[in-house]
Amino acid sequence: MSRIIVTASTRMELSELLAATTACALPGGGHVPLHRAEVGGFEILFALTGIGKVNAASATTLLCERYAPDLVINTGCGGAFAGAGLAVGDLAVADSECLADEGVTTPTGWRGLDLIGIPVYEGRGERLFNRIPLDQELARRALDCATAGGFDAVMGPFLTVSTCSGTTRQGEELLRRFPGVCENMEGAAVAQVALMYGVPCLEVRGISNMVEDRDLSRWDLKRAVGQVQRFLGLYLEQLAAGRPGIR
Ligand SMILES: O=C(O)c1cccc(C(=O)CC[C@H]2O[C@@H](n3cnc4c(=O)[nH]cnc43)[C@H](O)[C@@H]2O)c1
Repeated sequence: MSRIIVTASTRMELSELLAATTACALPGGGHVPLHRAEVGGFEILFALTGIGKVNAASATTLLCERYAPDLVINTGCGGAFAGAGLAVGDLAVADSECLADEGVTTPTGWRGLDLIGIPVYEGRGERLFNRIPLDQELARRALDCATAGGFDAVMGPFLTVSTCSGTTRQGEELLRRFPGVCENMEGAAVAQVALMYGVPCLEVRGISNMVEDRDLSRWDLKRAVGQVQRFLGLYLEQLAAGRPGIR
């Protein structure tokens, strides 16, 4: 049976999926709370990682070591950059991830890890500094599934940060460093660990807010996590049904 691991940082980002798949708590995940469900011929493990890159990397490592997944899906909410064509409640599909604040501050501005010259990953003929590649075909098919399912969705590069950008100016600064459609706090860590273990990785997030001057009255976390979980429910069903175009 193929095994898929779905990771999210908070409980509300998984709760609808747990209910929809009648998932049961699974012991054995150590510090990572786990639930297990079967959808068609797939075993789905839902993992609550906690917020940020350290929690995400540690959970993904534990999961890859103990459960040898065939696919890792990272989900949750995220902020959309201006000009990405995204609004609150839309879906964003990552075509790459990026460690967007790991680098060097210099007198002439911020520079990435390539300035230091030490890659975060070296293997399979690649030396990666900030940008972490993702499975393009998986991303494209997820986007097609979302569009066909009536979701407003955009595919593009995601930026992972340690500090949530709470100003328009910080959003602009990040876009000067790297192209991006969606900001989050875990994606690059999950993608990097999945790459280390040779496991394909897909990241889909619901947009909870724009990257702008912080105004929580303009955020809609509930709508974002609802939309992305409804999408993933559809995606997993179609995957299990072996619909052409998914995998
Ligand atoms: O600023 C606040 O008071 C605040 C209140 C509730 C939630 C937050 C978050 O930053 C959530 C972080 C969580 O969600 C992802 N996320 C959502 N939007 C963003 C964003 O614009 N930039 C970075 N991360 C975001 C993130 O992956 C975390 O898991 C703040």
